[in-house]
Amino acid sequence: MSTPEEEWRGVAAEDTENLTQRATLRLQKRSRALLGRLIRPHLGATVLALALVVAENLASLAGPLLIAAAIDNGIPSAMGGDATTLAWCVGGYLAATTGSAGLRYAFLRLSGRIGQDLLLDLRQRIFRHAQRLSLSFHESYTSGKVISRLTSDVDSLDDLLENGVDGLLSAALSVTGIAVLLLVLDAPLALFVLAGFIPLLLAARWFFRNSNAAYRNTRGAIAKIIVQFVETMNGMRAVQAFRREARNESIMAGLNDSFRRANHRALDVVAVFTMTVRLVGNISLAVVLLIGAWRVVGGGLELGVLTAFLLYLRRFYDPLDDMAMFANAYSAATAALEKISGVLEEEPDVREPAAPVALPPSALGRAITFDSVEFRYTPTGPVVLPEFDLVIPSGQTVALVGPTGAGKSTLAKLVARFYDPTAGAVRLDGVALTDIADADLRQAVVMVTQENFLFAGSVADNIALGKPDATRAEVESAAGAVGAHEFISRLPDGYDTDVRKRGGRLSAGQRQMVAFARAFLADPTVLVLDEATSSLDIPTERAVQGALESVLADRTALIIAHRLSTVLIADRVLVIDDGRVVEDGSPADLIAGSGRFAALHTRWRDSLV
Ligand SMILES: Nc1ncnc2c1ncn2[C@@H]1O[C@H](COP(=O)(O)OP(=O)(O)OP(=O)(O)O)[C@@H](O)[C@H]1O
Repeated sequence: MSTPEEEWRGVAAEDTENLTQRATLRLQKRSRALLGRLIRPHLGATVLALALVVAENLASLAGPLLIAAAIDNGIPSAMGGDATTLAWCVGGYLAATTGSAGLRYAFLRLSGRIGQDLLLDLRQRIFRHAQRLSLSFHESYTSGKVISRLTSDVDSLDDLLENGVDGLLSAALSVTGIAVLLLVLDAPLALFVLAGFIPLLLAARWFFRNSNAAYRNTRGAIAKIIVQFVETMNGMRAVQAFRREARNESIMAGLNDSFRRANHRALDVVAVFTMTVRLVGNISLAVVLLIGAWRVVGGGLELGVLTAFLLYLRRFYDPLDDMAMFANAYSAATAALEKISGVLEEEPDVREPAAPVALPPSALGRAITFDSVEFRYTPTGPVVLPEFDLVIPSGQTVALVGPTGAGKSTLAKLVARFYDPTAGAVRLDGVALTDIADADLRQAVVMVTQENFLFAGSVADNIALGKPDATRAEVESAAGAVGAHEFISRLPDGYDTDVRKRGGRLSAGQRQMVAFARAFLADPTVLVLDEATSSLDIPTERAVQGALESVLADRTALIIAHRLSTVLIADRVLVIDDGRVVEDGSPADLIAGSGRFAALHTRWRDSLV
């Protein structure tokens, strides 16, 4: 049986509403640990910021005391002709308020810097980690969720650091300081004020409970909006082609409405708390004024002390509003940290070996071996390859054919190590892919798919992706080798055309040519082509095929193609069905036989007539 530690690892708890107490504690511990790791490099600066905020609060607390001294001692002596005390009080007041403003400035600058450095670190950690995580994670987690971790969740932490922490510190310090001063100034009056804390503590308890739940809901609701938005934008072609706009709009309206309602509930909680704080504050003020005035009239209290008392009292309740702000920001940030730390806790399924094994030198491609490979995409999903054994000698070009869903792309992805087999091993020249360093593997195996993603930048940059230090001459010669030079030269800025700008947009076929040039320049020993020629028109495919034969000549290649003209250039054809090899031979031998490939070939030839 799995322990809660394993059960709630990574992002597993993200969509669970009612967590057990043990799981909640584990997630809180994980969030705190992340916060600790983020703060550690700024420990010295954080202590300095704390010292600044303490000094600022002390300086500003001195103000009313000095006013009290001015009223009770300074003014009477000035009336007697000696203005020294009054001058000291006024000078001291000016110094305290200016000092407090200066200290506030220093604190805000320092805390702002710490906060921004910390957020920068966090954003980079999330991005770096998300790039490291395996395809299997991204397939189930979706880019929308990663974006919401990187944007709205980091923003809520930003909010906490910018407003919340400052508010809490100042509030806690001034409330404690003022409570002490009130007790020193006049203990009986102070006790009346402190009695007001009982309803306040009850209100605070109610507030924390309710705002925590409310903010968890708002984080969940905003994440759903971002996920829906990103999915719609990514699938814009399908959205417009299938007229899904109205349906999407109503889904989005529902999500927006949930977000509005969640925020509304959170704000309601804040409103009730703020009102309670104000009410208690104003009632206390009225009570102190009444009792204080009565005692001043009776001669039991000096007017200056009562004035200071009332001034402190105003400041006593105002920071409690800030506490509400802190609690808001804190609840939102806790929910966000829980999610971010979950993503950071995920481990890549496909890991770089701790002690990599070097590949032997190769001249003519590399041998690929599937050694009793079993594979399923998810631990509970169906077995896609039950037990797959295959040896491809180095230098051989192998074509994989078979019905849709047979497992051809899966085999290709295993050779490129996008996934690891569930059992058995895939080897390159006898070395298990799991033992090869990432850099060596990426150099040895290059996969070209029909996706052909182009990064922002020029056409030349996109080709040079295969070999970042390539010269322009090398880029052009790679393009020439796959027959792409001509169309690239006709682009508005030739090789410097920006592929994301108008006029630089390439057609699907042109993108495939760029991808071929990229692979050619990378010069791998093993080339995997998964439907890589599917977007080319027939004449272009013919031209590419001519180039392909020379490109494939001195390397091992795995080709998946639906067009038989491409398959026929292979040395060997494997017919795959349901995760198994059902026919294996040279194209000529298979065509001469009476199997599936022969039937496929006959149908194809007939269609050409
Ligand atoms: N990312 C994935 N997650 C889960 N299952 C997957 C994934 N990709 C493929 N499959 C499943 O694995 C099986 C084999 O798929 P694969 O893509 O290898 O087939 P194929 O032979 O390449 O098909 P086609 O000719 O249509 O591209 C299918 O049943 C498919 O549903």
